Amino acid sequence: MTTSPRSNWNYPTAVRFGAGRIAELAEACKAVGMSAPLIVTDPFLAAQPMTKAALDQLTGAGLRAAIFSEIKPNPVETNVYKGLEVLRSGQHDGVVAFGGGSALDAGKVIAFMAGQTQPMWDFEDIGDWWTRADPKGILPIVAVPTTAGTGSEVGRAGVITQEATHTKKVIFHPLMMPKIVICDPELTVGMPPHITAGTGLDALAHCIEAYCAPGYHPMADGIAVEGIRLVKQYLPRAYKDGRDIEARAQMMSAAAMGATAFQKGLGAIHALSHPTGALYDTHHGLTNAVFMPYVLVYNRKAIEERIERLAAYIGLQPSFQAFLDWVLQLRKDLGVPHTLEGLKVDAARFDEMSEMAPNDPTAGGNPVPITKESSRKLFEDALAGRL
Ligand SMILES: NC(=O)c1ccc[n+]([C@@H]2O[C@H](COP(=O)([O-])OP(=O)(O)OC[C@H]3O[C@@H](n4cnc5c(N)ncnc54)[C@H](O)[C@@H]3O)[C@@H](O)[C@H]2O)c1
Ligand SMILES: [Fe+2]
Repeated sequence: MTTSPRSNWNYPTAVRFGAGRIAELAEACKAVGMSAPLIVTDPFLAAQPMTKAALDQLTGAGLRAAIFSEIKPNPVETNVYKGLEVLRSGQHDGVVAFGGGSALDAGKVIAFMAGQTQPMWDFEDIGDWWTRADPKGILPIVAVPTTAGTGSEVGRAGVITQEATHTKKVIFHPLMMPKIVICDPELTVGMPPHITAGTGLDALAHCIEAYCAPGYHPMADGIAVEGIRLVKQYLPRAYKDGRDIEARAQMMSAAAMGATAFQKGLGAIHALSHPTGALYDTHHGLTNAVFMPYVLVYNRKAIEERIERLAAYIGLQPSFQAFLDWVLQLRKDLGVPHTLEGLKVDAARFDEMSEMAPNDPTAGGNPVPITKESSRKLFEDALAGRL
């Protein structure tokens, strides 16, 4: 019999890791000074017993807690502004961001915006605009992931779609980092296989892109390669048997590791995926998974040597081709479509998407620069299945 690992982490924030640790939620909220937390989640999760149990735990501990659940997948600005209204009118003094990346991101941005007087878009992650935020206006956040992919629980940003431009924008502030994270793998066992696959492959995309991003950050590189090894060993297990708590736990680690590593940078997988998700509302991780091999091939010259070392570390032949073959096989085993057609994306909006991709904030991390022309070629390859 295998056991689920359990430990305390303090990098990059305090992570309480292990099965059953959701029992510490009320104490965690009190520890960061909350007396009236607002649980921010999505409508599906709001109806699940685990969310009701979390609310009961908070109110049972004497906290004046409530739930706000009007968050859609790929959250939009109106979700954030509605949540802010609820937060302010209920006089909440902290946020429990509870769910997948969508609820975590929206919850974090709501807590961040609580005391700001400027519009949210003033804090987009471009240059140092975030320094204009009032740090005293940021409420404490406790993050509780229920998927294992985005790693938003250990990140300082929230991805929100601007409805007017159909663009995914990154809202950033160092103090948007949750003060305490509860990583309880038992909360992820209900994910159906396709969400397990999509979110797990998002974690893989974060690790691969961080590892391949140019720049010196050996700590991020080390975290990324071990994250990739965990995905290789445990994602197929979590996909096959959602109740395999050890595999679920290891995937939660891989997710947090991916987001820790991508402080080094992301790349074209995300730069192509963001416009696709913003225009077609496709699942973020699944979309990344579709683009992954096409971008690896596009970057091949710049990353070949690094990928050989990575391949050896994760137990493959030390060659780019062996790594690419593994990615292709893993996608296939997890039911990921090989082309954009499988995401119901056609060429109709390629002009717009090719304009947007090189301007995405993640594009700069790609080891080979991407342009409007090369983005278009990548979109066309991903539609035709041309590697
Ligand atoms: N902040 C970051 O650094 C960062 C990084 C990557 C992605 N993102 C963003 O995160 C979002 C994607 O997040 P996600 O992939 O976690 O998906 P998600 O939060 O959109 O959730 C996907 C679906 O899974 C359901 N779900 C969540 N937990 C479940 C559980 N335990 N059991 C059953 N169903 C469950 C949700 O209700 C939803 O229907 C995107 O908006 C993406 O842009 C943010
Ligand atoms: Fe991602």
